[in-house]
Amino acid sequence: MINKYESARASSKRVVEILRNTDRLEEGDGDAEALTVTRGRVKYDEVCFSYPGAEDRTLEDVSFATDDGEFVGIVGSTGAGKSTLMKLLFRFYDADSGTVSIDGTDVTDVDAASLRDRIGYVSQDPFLFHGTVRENVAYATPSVSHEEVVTAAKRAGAHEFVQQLDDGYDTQIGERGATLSGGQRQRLAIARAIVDDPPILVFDEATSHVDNETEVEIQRSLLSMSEDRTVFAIAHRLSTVRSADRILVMDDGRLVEEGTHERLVERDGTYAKLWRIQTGEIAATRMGDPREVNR
Ligand SMILES: Nc1ncnc2c1ncn2[C@@H]1O[C@H](COP(=O)(O)OP(=O)(O)OP(=O)(O)O)[C@@H](O)[C@H]1O
Repeated sequence: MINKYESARASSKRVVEILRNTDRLEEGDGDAEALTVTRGRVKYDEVCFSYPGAEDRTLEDVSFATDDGEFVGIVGSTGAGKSTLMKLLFRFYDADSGTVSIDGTDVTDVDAASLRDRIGYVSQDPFLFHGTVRENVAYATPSVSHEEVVTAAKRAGAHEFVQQLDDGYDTQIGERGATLSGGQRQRLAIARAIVDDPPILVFDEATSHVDNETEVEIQRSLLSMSEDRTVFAIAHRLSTVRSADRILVMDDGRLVEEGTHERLVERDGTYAKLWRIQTGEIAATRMGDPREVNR
C-alpha cells in the first residue's frame, strides 16, 4: 500500500503540473492568431528556461536560426536539454526569457493549438492502439483518404512492410502495436505525423536498440521528409543525423557547437568526442550512411 501511495503521489504531481501548465499557456491566447508557416525558419534567441520549481536552469542562453526547410539534428548526452528545447517550440512550456519564433512570428503570439497542428511530432515511444494500420496512421486526421495514408506511409518508409502484412492497411496491429517491431512502430508514427503534411516535423529517436536495417530505413525516411519541410531530429545515435544540414550539440543546457557533421568532426570538440565514442562502440556493426544507401 505504501508503494502504491508513493506511485500515485508521483503520478498526481505530474498530472497537476500539466493541468497548471495548460492554464498558464492558455492565458493570453484569447485573440491569438493561428500560426502560418511559410518557409519553416525557426529561430531561438537567447532562450533561458527552468522547469517550474526547479532550482537549476535547463536551458541557458540558447540561440540558433535555421534556414528554409532544413534537416536539423539535435545531439548531446542524456539530460543535456534536447527534448526540453523542442518542448518550447510546441509551447508545452514558455521560455523564461528570450524568444522562440517561426518565420519571424513569436510562438507566444500564436494560438497554441494551431502550433501543434502545424508541427508534427514523433515521440520516442509512439502510442499505437488496437486497430488497423490505416486507423492508426489516420487517427489524428480521420478525414484523410486511403491514398493520403498510403502516400504518407511510403514517405515514412512504412509502405513496404505494411504491404507484407496479412491484410495490408487493414491489418489489426494489436494492443500498442504489439505485432510490430520497434522500428516499424516508429515508421508508422512518422507516417501518422506527416499524413496532413505539416511544414515542421519533430522526431525524437527511440533510445532502445533497433537493428541496422531499421536504423538506415529511419535515416532514409527522415532525409526524404526533410525535402519539403523543416525536420528536427533529436538523435541518440549520431549516425541518424550525419547527413543533417545543421547539427545542434547540447551540453548541460547550453548549445555548445553547431554545424554539419564534417565541420564538427574537423572542429574536434564535444561532437567529435561523442562521434569517436559511438563509432568505436558501433564499428563492429557498421554505421549506416543513408546517402550511400540511396546511391
Ligand atoms: N518535467 C520536468 N520537470 C523537471 N525537470 C525536468 C522535466 N523534464 C526534464 N527535466 C530535467 O531537465 C533536464 C533536461 O532534460 P531533457 O529531457 O530535455 O534532456 P534530454 O537531453 O532530452 O535527455 P535524454 O537524451 O535522456 O532524453 C534533465 O536534467 C531532466 O531531469
